[in-house]
Amino acid sequence: MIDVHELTKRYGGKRAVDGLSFTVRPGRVTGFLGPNGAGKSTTMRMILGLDSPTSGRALIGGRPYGELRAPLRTVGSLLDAKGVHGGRSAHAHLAGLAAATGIARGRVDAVLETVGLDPATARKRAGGFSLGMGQRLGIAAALLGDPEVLILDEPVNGLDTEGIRWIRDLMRSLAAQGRTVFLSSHLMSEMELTADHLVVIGRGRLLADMPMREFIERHSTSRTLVRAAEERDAPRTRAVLESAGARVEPDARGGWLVEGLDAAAIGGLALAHGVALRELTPRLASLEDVYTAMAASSAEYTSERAGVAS
Ligand SMILES: Nc1ncnc2c1ncn2[C@@H]1O[C@H](COP(=O)(O)OP(=O)(O)OP(=O)(O)O)[C@@H](O)[C@H]1O
Repeated sequence: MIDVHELTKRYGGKRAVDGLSFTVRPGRVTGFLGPNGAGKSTTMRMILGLDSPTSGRALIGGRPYGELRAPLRTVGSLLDAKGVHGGRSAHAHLAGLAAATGIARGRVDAVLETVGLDPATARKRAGGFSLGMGQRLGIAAALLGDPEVLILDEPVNGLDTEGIRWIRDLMRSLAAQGRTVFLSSHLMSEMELTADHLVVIGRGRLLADMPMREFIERHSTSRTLVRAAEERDAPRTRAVLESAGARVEPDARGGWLVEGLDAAAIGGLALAHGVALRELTPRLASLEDVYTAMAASSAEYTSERAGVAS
């Protein structure tokens, strides 16, 4: 379990993290989302004792990182996959880490197998690794101490579809073993498939801390796809719905996208006006839609976008 309480980090006059409080619980994958510069990496660094908070605290299993008796056996992390010494082999890197931290040498082969680095590859210089292999090695290092807690900053960054699917399955299986899994990502569609729970921040502040499904339901404008059974009834369907106060737009694939009335109300109106319907499908926004809308309302995100455009 990770506990972040009123965590604040100031750089000069700027608050990179601003009074942030949330809990990351075991047994599920918690996604950490926020636009660029929102403070995700700074928060993770403070949880891992790599940066000290200006105020507030971050605890892992009830203790600050610096007070953990066996840090690598309690928490594994991946912050920068390029942090591996390029001249050493993956095997030597992990063996060195195990020796330095009192972890049994047998764990090296176990984690190499978990991350799918075969023995021949593991003996090659890590400097020649592809991004995906480097990422696997970083995750192997995080898993070396068989930790209860995993903290991964952008683990799928730059990976191909197969690599992304592999990380997703691994994260879900680690959570299913009862571990605490906390990962940040910019790939919203990926997070939607991987995370059970979301912590969303913007400009260092908490925007949401809730189950993935609830986040999407709560923040999506509910729309319903409506198709009349007979094409000639389409204009009348629109008129009936608009006169009941709904906003109606044509859907790209035919029919009407209706906002402001739920499916039951739309069905009732159609029945009352003698319009037979062929389709009445509630449409949930994807996490990507919801997140983009939230991110757009963050001033920092907006100004960055403006900067790119100018
Ligand atoms: N060492 C530092 N000195 C000064 N400012 C910093 C430092 N580290 C981070 N910041 C600033 O703090 C803010 C939060 O940065 P952080 O890297 O935590 O965001 P992030 O959400 O991880 O974004 P990204 O996904 O782009 O890495 C940014 O405005 C950044 O410029």
